[in-house]
Amino acid sequence: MDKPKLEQAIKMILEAIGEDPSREGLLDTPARVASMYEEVFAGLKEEPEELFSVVFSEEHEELVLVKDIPFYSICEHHLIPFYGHAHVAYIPKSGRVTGLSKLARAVEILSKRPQLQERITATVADAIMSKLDPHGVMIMIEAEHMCMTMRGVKKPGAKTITTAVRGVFAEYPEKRAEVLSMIRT
Ligand SMILES: Nc1nc2c(ncn2[C@@H]2O[C@H](COP(=O)(O)OP(=O)(O)OP(=O)(O)O)[C@@H](O)[C@H]2O)c(=O)[nH]1
Ligand SMILES: [Zn+2]
Repeated sequence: MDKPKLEQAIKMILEAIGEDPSREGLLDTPARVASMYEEVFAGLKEEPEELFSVVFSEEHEELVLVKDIPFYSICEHHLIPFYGHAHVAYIPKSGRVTGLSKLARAVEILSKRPQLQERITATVADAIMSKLDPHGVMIMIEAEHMCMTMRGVKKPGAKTITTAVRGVFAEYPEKRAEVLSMIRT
């Protein structure tokens, strides 16, 4: 990431809003915000597919669900946070089981980019489908968007829920219902 350019841009934003970037409290702000952007956009230099290149040869062909994965992302329209929980379910094929942390890491990588909630949801599903070739994948993300709470339409508490279903989850409603009931318990 181009840190000097980030610092310059943040200084310009401060000037543009009528602030004085040379006053004591703001002196280190451009460098601080640049470091923060490096952190919250770190997922731009990683690809979720790479997480799934190692598999366990476990013979498990039943549902695996990692639920309530907390995430923070940045809305690409307003560059302010949206955040909540992701639930990642898949049914592996025999011998193609992934480490549980990789499911949470996929959410993490995709969150740390300027994003849309729908895109995180679909991209996690597609990465798992393409690399693990499971029987199916179901992703659900529940989030609150600060662009809908602290500004604009101002609806604090409104939750956005997105889903992506692939394979058997797209085919069989009872498979989706099973995951939903496990997420809600
Ligand atoms: N589909 C989708 N929309 C989002 C997401 N995050 C923010 N938005 C919406 O993106 C839209 C941007 O709309 P614009 O009309 O260009 O921007 P705006 O004038 O600031 O809109 P308001 O928020 O309605 O004031 C808004 O409706 C936001 O609620 C997201 O993850 N997915
Ligand atoms: Zn927004």
